Amino acid sequence: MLITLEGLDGSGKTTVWEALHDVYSDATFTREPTNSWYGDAVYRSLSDPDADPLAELFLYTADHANHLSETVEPALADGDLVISDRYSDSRFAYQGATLARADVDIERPLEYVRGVHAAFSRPPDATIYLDLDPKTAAERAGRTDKFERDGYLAAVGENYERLIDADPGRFHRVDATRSPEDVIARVEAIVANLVER
Ligand SMILES: Nc1ncnc2c1ncn2[C@@H]1O[C@H](COP(=O)(O)OP(=O)(O)OP(=O)(O)O)[C@@H](O)[C@H]1O
Ligand SMILES: Cc1cn([C@H]2C[C@H](O)[C@@H](COP(=O)(O)O)O2)c(=O)[nH]c1=O
Repeated sequence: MLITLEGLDGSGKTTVWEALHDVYSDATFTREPTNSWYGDAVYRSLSDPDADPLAELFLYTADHANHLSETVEPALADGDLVISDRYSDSRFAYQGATLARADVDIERPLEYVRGVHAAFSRPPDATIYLDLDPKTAAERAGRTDKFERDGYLAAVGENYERLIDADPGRFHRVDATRSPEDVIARVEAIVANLVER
C-alpha cells in the first residue's frame, strides 16, 4: 500500500512522517524531492529565481520517475507499506500553480501536469492532506525560497482542494492547525485504519 503525505510548506508533513517511523518500523519511508542526483537537480532549480517553469516541472517529474522505479515500485512489489512525504499531488498542486502564473500557453495547467504523469505514474492508495492556511504555512516554513510566499501558497492550496474534490475517497483531511501531538495522533489513527482494511 502506498500512502502519501501532502500539504503546503510548513503544514507538518515531515513531523508526521518522522513520528510514523516509530510505529511502522518495517515500512519504506521515502520522499520527494528524493535524495538522488535528480532531487539535487530539483533543489538547484528551486534556488534559481529565474528557473524556467516548464523545465522545473520536468526536473520534478524526472525525479518522480526515478523514485517510482528505484524505490516505490520495488517496495510495493515486496509487499511493503510505503509512506512518502510528498508525491505526485505536490506536482499537480505546485507546478499547476506555477504554470498558471507563468508566461506559457497552457490553458489548464493542473490538468496538463496530471496528463504528463498519466502514462507512467502510480497513484497513491491513500493521501493524508495536512490542511493549513497559507499564511500560517508560510510563517511555519520560515524559508525564503520562491514557493513560500503566502499568495503563491494560496494558489497551491486551491489546487489541492480541486484534487480532493476530484477524488474524495483517496484523501483524508487532517486539521494541521492543531498541536503536533494531536495531528500525529489523528494521522496514526488514519494509517492504522488503512492498513487494517
Ligand atoms: N502541528 C504543528 N503545530 C505547530 N508547529 C508545527 C506543527 N507541525 C510542525 N510544526 C513546526 O512547523 C515547522 C514545519 O514543520 P515540518 O517541517 O514538519 O513541515 P513540512 O510540511 O514538512 O514543511 P516543508 O514542506 O516546508 O518541508 C517546524 O518548525 C515544525 O516543528
Ligand atoms: C515534490 C514537489 C515539491 N515541490 C516544492 C514544495 C517545496 O516548496 C519544495 C521542496 O519540498 P520540501 O518538502 O519543502 O523539501 O518543492 C514542488 O513544487 N513540486 C513537487 O512536485
